[in-house]
Amino acid sequence: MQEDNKTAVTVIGAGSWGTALAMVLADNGHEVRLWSHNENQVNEINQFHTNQKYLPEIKLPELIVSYASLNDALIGVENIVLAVPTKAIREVLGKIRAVQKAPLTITHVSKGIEPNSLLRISEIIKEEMPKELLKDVVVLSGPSHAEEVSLRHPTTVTVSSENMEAAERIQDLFINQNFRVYTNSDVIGVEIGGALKNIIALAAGITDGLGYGDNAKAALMTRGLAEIARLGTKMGANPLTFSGLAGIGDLIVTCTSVHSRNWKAGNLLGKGKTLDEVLDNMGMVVEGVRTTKAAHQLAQTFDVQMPITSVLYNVLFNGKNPKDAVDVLMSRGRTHEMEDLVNVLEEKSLEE
Ligand SMILES: NC(=O)C1=CN([C@@H]2O[C@H](COP(=O)(O)OP(=O)(O)OC[C@H]3O[C@@H](n4cnc5c(N)ncnc54)[C@H](OP(=O)(O)O)[C@@H]3O)[C@@H](O)[C@H]2O)C=CC1
Ligand SMILES: O=C(CO)COP(=O)(O)O
Repeated sequence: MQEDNKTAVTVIGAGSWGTALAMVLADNGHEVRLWSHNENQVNEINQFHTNQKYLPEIKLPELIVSYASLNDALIGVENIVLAVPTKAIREVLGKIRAVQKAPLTITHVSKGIEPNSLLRISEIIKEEMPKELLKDVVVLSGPSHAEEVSLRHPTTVTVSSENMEAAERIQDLFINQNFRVYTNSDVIGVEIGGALKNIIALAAGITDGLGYGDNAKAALMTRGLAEIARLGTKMGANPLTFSGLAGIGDLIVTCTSVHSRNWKAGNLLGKGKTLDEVLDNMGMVVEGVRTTKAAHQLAQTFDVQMPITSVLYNVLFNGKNPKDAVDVLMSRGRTHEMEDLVNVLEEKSLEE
């Protein structure tokens, strides 16, 4: 145990986000153990204090020590930050389960939904971790590109948990002058907002790639948020969460930033590349692709209209031409802007 409120925190995954969050924790004086499954990367971080593949040009604080052994990285630690892509979450939790002996607070920062099971990440964590190894689950989300966090540019995020005392502990762990952390008690809304904005960012990249302008992008962002809110509210989220950091905040940053991998992938699709060509050249995770599959399934399960998700699904998985997909959206039958969400809210209040 260390002095005051300083503690040891293990960050699992030394990609761009895990590394940037490790920097925030180190700036706050915590002992940061950054676990990677890549031994060369571990050596690079410990020897040169750099992570050239994911955050080139950034000097890492020396309080960050990288580990190749998960067992060593977890000894005596109560808090871990899970920062791997959604599709790696179960595998990594299996490895943690195999070596861990005491209960952990797991803060996850991944923005995805698992296709087929349709589980959110906090639900996967609860499924994979035995009760005796799991103290609390927290999600940290919001408009936060790793590239800017690593430059210590002002950033705001939100943390959410079923146990608000745990959310507040994680808020205290991360908050500093450059990285402002809010709390929100709506875990479903925070997870759904963070995951589904990647679908809309892919679509926004496509319209930019097609050479359409700001009107098209604003339309996608606004109508995209409407369908995210419709689904999220039906799944049990608080509709207000979608006007917060994990909703509109993250949607804005991902649809408009040069850093967004989802926007970049969409942009290349709009310019005529195939999905395989795009993903082969990205080198980092593009969560929106799998999340589109999951959201398409969720829309059917919850009987919610999600026209943007539906046409994007056809572009990604059924070879639909992106320009034709935009035409499909523009030639839909007339509708009221707010009616669907109002109907969902009315249905919910009748159920209560
Ligand atoms: N980058 C960002 O700005 C932000 C990202 N996020 C979210 O954080 C999550 C992680 O993203 P990000 O860091 O950007 O992704 P990156 O692609 O930058 O890095 C992913 C990291 O996870 C590692 N990894 C992948 N699969 C496994 C596995 N099976 N076992 C162990 N390690 C694995 C990768 O290792 P290797 O190098 O060997 O592939 C790499 O270190 C995503 O859900 C993303 O949406 C959220 C907010 C901001
Ligand atoms: O979630 C992010 C910013 O908040 C990162 O988005 P990308 O994965 O599209 O880069």
